[in-house]
Amino acid sequence: MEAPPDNDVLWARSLHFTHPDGSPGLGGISLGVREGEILAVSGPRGSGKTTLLRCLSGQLPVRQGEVWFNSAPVHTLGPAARERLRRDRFGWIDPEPVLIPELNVWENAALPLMLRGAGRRRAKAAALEWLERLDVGDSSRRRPHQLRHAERQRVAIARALAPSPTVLFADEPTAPLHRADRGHVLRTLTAAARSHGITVVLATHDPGTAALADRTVSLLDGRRVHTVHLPDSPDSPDTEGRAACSLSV
Ligand SMILES: Nc1ncnc2c1ncn2[C@@H]1O[C@H](COP(=O)(O)OP(=O)(O)OP(=O)(O)O)[C@@H](O)[C@H]1O
Repeated sequence: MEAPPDNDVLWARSLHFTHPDGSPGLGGISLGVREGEILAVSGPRGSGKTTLLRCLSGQLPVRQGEVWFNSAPVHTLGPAARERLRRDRFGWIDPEPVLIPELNVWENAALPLMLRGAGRRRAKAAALEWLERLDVGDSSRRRPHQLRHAERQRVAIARALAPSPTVLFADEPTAPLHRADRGHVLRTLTAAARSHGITVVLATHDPGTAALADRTVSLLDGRRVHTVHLPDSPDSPDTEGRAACSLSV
């Protein structure tokens, strides 16, 4: 077993995944994510973006291939160790806001920090800071059902950022937001990641969202797709359709 390159915080090799019902998920993906990098994972619906993020973050057990987080082989860890890794080092944003209805907004946003052992006062201060940045600070004492859907997603994003995770996995994080809101929330998220050195793996099928990333890897049918730009041929002036083609490898 060969450890990943030093400057990759996350690294996968020949990652295959089949869903329990036999549906194909990933067909042999290798990639590295550098420390502090914002990496977009793009591709059409059903191309495997969510499955890849779940395998990289230890939510799904990897049975074929390798996933490394720094020098930790995630693919060999048991459920309890993967759970600890997720709690202590990773953040996660779902496409839909999943908040605890019995807790108010700041308690929801502070929860991951408290689960990591932070005191209530410090966790509350961090949560309130992020809720303010995401323009939902005024709602900190409300319950989730009193907020609009888009506001709940902002709370979920604040909750993911408050503990400053080493790696933040964001699965279509702005899907529930109105188009006008998306730019602001995405810029807040990416600026926060850059200023706190948080590595981000961002699944999206929106080219505008991917454009905010440092780099994009594209998926199709559970495999990486590489776009190859072919040079124009001087012998063939009709180059229509030759400018770029995609290879699935
Ligand atoms: N829990 C599951 N059980 C069975 N098959 C699944 C499950 N989750 C996803 N799949 C299948 O795995 C493939 C990849 O799905 P995945 O959700 O990872 O793609 P995606 O690119 O994230 O799509 P979307 O943009 O719609 O979220 C699809 O064929 C999908 O139907």
